[in-house]
Amino acid sequence: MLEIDGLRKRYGDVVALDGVSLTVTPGQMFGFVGANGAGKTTTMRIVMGVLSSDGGEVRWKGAKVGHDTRRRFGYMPEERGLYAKMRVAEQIEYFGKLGGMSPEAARRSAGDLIERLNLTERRGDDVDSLSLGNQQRVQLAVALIHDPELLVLDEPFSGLDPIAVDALAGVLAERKAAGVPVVFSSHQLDLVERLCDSVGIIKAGRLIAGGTVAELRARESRKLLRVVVTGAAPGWTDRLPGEIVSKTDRPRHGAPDAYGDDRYDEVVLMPTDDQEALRVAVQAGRVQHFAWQQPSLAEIFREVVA
Ligand SMILES: Nc1ncnc2c1ncn2[C@@H]1O[C@H](COP(=O)(O)OP(=O)(O)OP(=O)(O)O)[C@@H](O)[C@H]1O
Repeated sequence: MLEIDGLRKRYGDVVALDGVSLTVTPGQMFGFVGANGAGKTTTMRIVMGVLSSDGGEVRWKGAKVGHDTRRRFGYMPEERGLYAKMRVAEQIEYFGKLGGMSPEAARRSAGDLIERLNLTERRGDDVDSLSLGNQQRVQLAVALIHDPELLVLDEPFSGLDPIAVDALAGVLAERKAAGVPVVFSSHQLDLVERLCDSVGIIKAGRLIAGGTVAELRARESRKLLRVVVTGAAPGWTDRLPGEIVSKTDRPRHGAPDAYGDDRYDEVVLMPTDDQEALRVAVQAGRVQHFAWQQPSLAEIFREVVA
């Protein structure tokens, strides 16, 4: 288990981290999200020992992390760090050997990752002749090659095409299933929502919300009800209790539905009384949909970070 405990960091007058604590358990995928400059990179650099903290501690399996422990971690830094004039396969193998692998094991593992990340046609090219997205894939292979005990990835999905996103998501899911904790930062909240078991939202160096996406949703104050009614006489929505956030009341497109209804009303409501809203809807027409609308992670993010 990775434990980040009360990390503090200042750059001159700028407080980058103001007591960040979080834990990532074996086999958990943790999404680290926050606005630009919130402190994600600083936290990950301290975990990896690239930066020192001004306070707090990072523990791995209960013990303070040191150099030897970190060699068993896989890291994708924000600044990326590849040898421009080294060939793709050679480079990935080289980092595997640096991570303590035998030449044979490094070759095998590099070959596997090259295939998984669709780099086969580029394996003999110098890194600086690759597109940015392909360089990114090489960087990911470098982070993954030595079968790390923990993965810390700074924006691993940025700049990848949708096929590469799926390939990387598959590789990470495999590592996670093998019990490896995975921490990654991202601004692609739909991806974080899809992939992560747990999410931490950081703002100005403080973790302001954390938990599973379902827990974050449950804590979310904005409760929206989506109601769809067909065949109602115009004006019925005026009787709904609460504030109408959005409304679509229009004749149905195309043919009438199975009931012959040709009116379709969709309302998103912040109800003062949900049961009264249901009674109004039932009296007005045929209720086709009546459910709480789940906010997306992006909506939750905007709400808590505002
Ligand atoms: N070397 C540095 N010198 C001075 N200030 C820095 C330095 N590195 C980071 N900072 C400041 O520390 C704060 C946290 O930055 P950090 O890079 O950790 O944020 P981030 O959440 O990773 O942002 P982004 O999403 O833009 O990558 C910011 O205010 C940033 O300007």
